[in-house]
Amino acid sequence: MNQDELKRAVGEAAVQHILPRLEKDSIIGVGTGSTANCFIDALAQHKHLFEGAVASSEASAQRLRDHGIEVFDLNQVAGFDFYIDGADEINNNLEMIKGGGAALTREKIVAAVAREFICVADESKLVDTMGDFPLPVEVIPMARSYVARELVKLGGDPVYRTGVVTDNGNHILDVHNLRIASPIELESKINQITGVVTNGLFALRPANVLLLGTQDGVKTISQ
Ligand SMILES: O=C[C@H](O)[C@H](O)[C@H](O)COP(=O)(O)O
Repeated sequence: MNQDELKRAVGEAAVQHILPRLEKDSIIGVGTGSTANCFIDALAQHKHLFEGAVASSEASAQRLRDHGIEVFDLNQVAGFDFYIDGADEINNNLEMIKGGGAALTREKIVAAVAREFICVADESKLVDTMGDFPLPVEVIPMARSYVARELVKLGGDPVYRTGVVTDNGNHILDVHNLRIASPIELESKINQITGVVTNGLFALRPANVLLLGTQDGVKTISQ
């Protein structure tokens, strides 16, 4: 199977994972990116079984609506069981780097509300140590250069993602050359830099379940 087929397989597996626990009034937290899109497309066939979704980006909200799935504002919703999203890297503790599509802040917010985070990824995303994928950091525009200098002090090489404005109106710095030995510590440290909205490490709130697309089928890895 090629990478697109693996993504479709995990998207379908995520639907099968949540299907038995869906109720008429269920709201589903939905992530962003090409793998999350496969989940959205697979979910659409079952839209009569649940109430609607909360999306982590304008792009996902539009895709959900295009399928006729109602999208709720997060402030309208008290809580929900599942958040399904992809990752740019994930390790064996189910800690992740996310934000390759610049949606990291809303993803972190929606994930925080969900009781279970189900990560959907093809096997190329599983790593022993994170950091080969440049770590995205969302910054308030006027703080960009200051934050970049602080990130250099932490040992990284930040690169401004030119031309990208997040759904929140902010900028992204991609931090290269980090070897992330202590993800929880680094996540906290970067978030303490004034001007940082959040960074793409999901270690304080890792996934609960990883559905990993491999050539031997979809493997389920739980914490
Ligand atoms: O901002 C984007 C998200 O964090 C995505 O979940 C991540 O980049 C993975 O995307 P994809 O499934 O397209 O590889």
